[in-house]
Amino acid sequence: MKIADILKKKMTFSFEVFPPKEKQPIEPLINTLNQLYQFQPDFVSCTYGAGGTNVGRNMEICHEIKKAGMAIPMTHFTCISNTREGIKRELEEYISKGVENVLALRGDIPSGWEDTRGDFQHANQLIAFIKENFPDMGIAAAGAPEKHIQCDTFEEDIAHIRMKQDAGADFIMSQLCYDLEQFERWVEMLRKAGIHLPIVVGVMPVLNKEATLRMTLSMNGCSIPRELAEIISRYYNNPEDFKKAGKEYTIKQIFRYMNLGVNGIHIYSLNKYEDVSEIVQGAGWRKNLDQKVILR
Ligand SMILES: NC(=O)C1=CN([C@@H]2O[C@H](COP(=O)(O)OP(=O)(O)OC[C@H]3O[C@@H](n4cnc5c(N)ncnc54)[C@H](O)[C@@H]3O)[C@@H](O)[C@H]2O)C=CC1
Ligand SMILES: Nc1nc(=O)c2c([nH]1)NC[C@@H]1CN(c3ccc(C(=O)N[C@@H](CCC(=O)O)C(=O)O)cc3)CN21
Repeated sequence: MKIADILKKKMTFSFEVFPPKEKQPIEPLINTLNQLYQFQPDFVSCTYGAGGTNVGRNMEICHEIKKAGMAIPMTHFTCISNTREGIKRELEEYISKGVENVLALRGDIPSGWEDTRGDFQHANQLIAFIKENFPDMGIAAAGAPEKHIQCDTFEEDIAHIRMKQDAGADFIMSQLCYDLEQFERWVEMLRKAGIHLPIVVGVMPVLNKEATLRMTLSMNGCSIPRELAEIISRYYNNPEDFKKAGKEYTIKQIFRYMNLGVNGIHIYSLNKYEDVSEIVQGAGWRKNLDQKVILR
């Protein structure tokens, strides 16, 4: 089933995981997934991990999600190092394993590289290619509410999102954004640019100072509103209290996004169960169904 078909009916609720590093066992992630299924996510996406590492295990994880039968899997797929032939082959394999939804990205260019070193340089080209060769696949496209860090103006970046819509994307998966006023302005700009696609917002739980700073300031040029800045300063040297305040902040952010009427909430689970579970229940999104691990 295409995720876009669910979005036509309701606000979706989903998780994102990343594959374990090479040589690390897969079991802890499978265990986390089994726990997360209790919250009945509409879909679970699997990224390659920040920086495009551990690509190989992505298919394995998506297949596991499919086999568990508790949520629709969505794979992340980038242009990095990928040729047309390779993309075709891989997507055929995903489809044969029952993975029918893809977040089509350019992806992060590894440091020192000039370009993607693949046949496509931009996500809209990848989207058009998927649409042409796999018309039944559901396609999500990324969008950055604070604009992509490599783009100088909102006008230009939004024009590129429009190209992704025109190429056949069915919905937008947003980059994390802690600044909700900016998010609202961005949605307004998208609609003015004729972009009508549903928008699922990416929410990165604030659990760890280093990871928060890396994803915002170091990687993506995402701003830190005062409320979050205060948590960072106040608990700079106290990871435990940082996590406690960060969880409360994340719950508030989910409420705020729900009140904005976004089409879906997509939580980067960071492969953690307990903290994410507290956040999901704190946000009232789902009750813990009080089942011990139910699956398989
Ligand atoms: N959940 C997730 O994994 C999400 C990840 N992201 C991340 O966001 C980043 C950007 O998204 P992508 O789809 O990978 O990139 P993209 O291809 O849309 O954009 C990358 C850069 O190229 C520019 N650009 C796009 N199309 C262009 C074109 N046709 N001609 C010239 N310039 C063009 C954009 O303005 C931007 O500066 C990635 O690093 C991705 O990993 C973003 C949202 C969600
Ligand atoms: N530029 C960019 N690249 C991405 O790959 C990406 C985004 N943005 N934004 C949306 C999601 C969020 N992603 C994330 C977010 C956080 C971690 C993270 O905190 N990872 C931990 C553990 C890494 C590990 O164990 O491998 C970390 O400490 O970095 C990873 C991927 C991947 N996605």
